[in-house]
Amino acid sequence: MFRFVMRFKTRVFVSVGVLLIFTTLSAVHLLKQFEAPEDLEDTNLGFDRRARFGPNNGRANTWNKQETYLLMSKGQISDERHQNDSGGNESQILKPPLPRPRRTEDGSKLKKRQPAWERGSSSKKAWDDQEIVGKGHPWQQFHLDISQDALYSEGALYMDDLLRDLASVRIVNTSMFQGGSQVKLDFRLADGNRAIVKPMRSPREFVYKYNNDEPFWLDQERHNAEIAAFHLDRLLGFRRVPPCSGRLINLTQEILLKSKDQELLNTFFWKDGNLCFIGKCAPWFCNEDHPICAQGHLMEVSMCQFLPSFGGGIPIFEMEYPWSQGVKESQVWKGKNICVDYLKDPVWTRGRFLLDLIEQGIFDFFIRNYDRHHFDMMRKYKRLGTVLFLDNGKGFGNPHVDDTTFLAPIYQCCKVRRSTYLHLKELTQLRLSDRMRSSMSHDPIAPVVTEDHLQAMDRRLETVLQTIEKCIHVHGDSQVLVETLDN
Ligand SMILES: Nc1ncnc2c1ncn2[C@@H]1O[C@H](COP(=O)(O)OP(=O)(O)OP(=O)(O)O)[C@@H](O)[C@H]1O
Ligand SMILES: [Mn+2]
Repeated sequence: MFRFVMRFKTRVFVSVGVLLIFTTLSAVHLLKQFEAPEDLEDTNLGFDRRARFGPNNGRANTWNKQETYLLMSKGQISDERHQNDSGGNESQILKPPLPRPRRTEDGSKLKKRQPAWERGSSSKKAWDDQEIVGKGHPWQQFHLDISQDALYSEGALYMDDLLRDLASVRIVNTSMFQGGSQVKLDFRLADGNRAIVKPMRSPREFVYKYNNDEPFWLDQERHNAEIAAFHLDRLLGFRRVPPCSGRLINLTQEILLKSKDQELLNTFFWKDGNLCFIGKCAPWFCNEDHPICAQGHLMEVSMCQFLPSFGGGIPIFEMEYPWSQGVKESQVWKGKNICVDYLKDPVWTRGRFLLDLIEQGIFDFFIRNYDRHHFDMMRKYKRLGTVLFLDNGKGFGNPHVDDTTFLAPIYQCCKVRRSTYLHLKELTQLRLSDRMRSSMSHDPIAPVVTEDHLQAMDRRLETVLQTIEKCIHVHGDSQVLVETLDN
């Protein structure tokens, strides 16, 4: 009897104990949902949650082409980014101010949220192996010259040498560059330098229209756009695009016979006497319908300077760009002035990046870049560094049509750096098209863009200035032309 009572008591204790543990866990779980985030800015700005460099990058095996096209035409996915967005089709900006419980990609809950500039910093060993170990080479001087305010200093003396080296130093190894949706190669040069390489895919004269037949997500990147973007950015005085040079490579000698990347080599084939490859990237770009072909053995490529990681990990972090031209994202800002709220919010007005984003809008209007869904900043400087203009391959597609909606950050915020406005005005004195032509004239693949694109630069400069001046007319010079948004 005594034993029976004891067993009964133990069972009651155990049951009550288990019940208590469950109740506590549920309470903690509920409380956590409303817990304030460590990095408030992070939440409000809609920092990107996708692991862009995750192992899913090559998902060609599971791809069903028709399915992808069907989904895209229905607007369910518009490109790789949208397909991966964890938030479904709503914009991050529209999300309620209360933080949601965060989850990892496999659905389990994250313990502690790191700021965006720390996330993923140690996830890619490959980013660590080109660090500054001297200052003899132009690329090393470039790495040392990177600052919080710009990728390189005004009038950097090593720049011509750096561009020349990118175009001529012997290539010692090549492989696929993982990350992003389109084909990119990773070149190692004999001087220790490293470049991100985009191959030529269509002739300079090809005009991508951006209509129902030529939707923005199917636009293949242009190697020459990366080069022209570097020169334009330098002339506009931003210095936020990494140096890029053109180069003519021998695909057989410099990749087929040199690369150790078997996955890449497996995609090589000959077509009509030209050496071609497919590469590994998003399945709607890397397939038999989109071969990348040399002329015989020769192929034009863009060689863009790799950024240093400054001590390990991916050198940059990215955040969602509020004025993205994505089909769904643009619905948010095309119908309403989203900047009114940003200008009242210290999270947005603190520091430099809202003014940088306004300049990014100007830059993307010039190059007509529909691919700016995110913006990049250097991990080293956290929120204090300049916004970078990386990935300009979809720019310079159509020189005949100007899309003023790229200027939404200007006409919605009606703020622009005074120094930028004055610099743009100065550029009208000596024609921007002439400066661009002359700046790019030494490139090995000059003429880098067609005359129509150069003429578009002059026309678009006028439109940018008119847009700023309209703001000045309404709000007054001192309200519009500012150097900082902090009060
Ligand atoms: N010069 C650089 N140095 C270091 N990393 C870079 C550089 N340029 C780009 N990256 C990184 O590589 C990623 C992929 O490059 P990029 O955006 O040009 O590729 P993409 O295929 O055009 O991408 P997407 O599909 O997003 O348009 C960038 O998001 C950035 O993180
Ligand atoms: Mn791109």
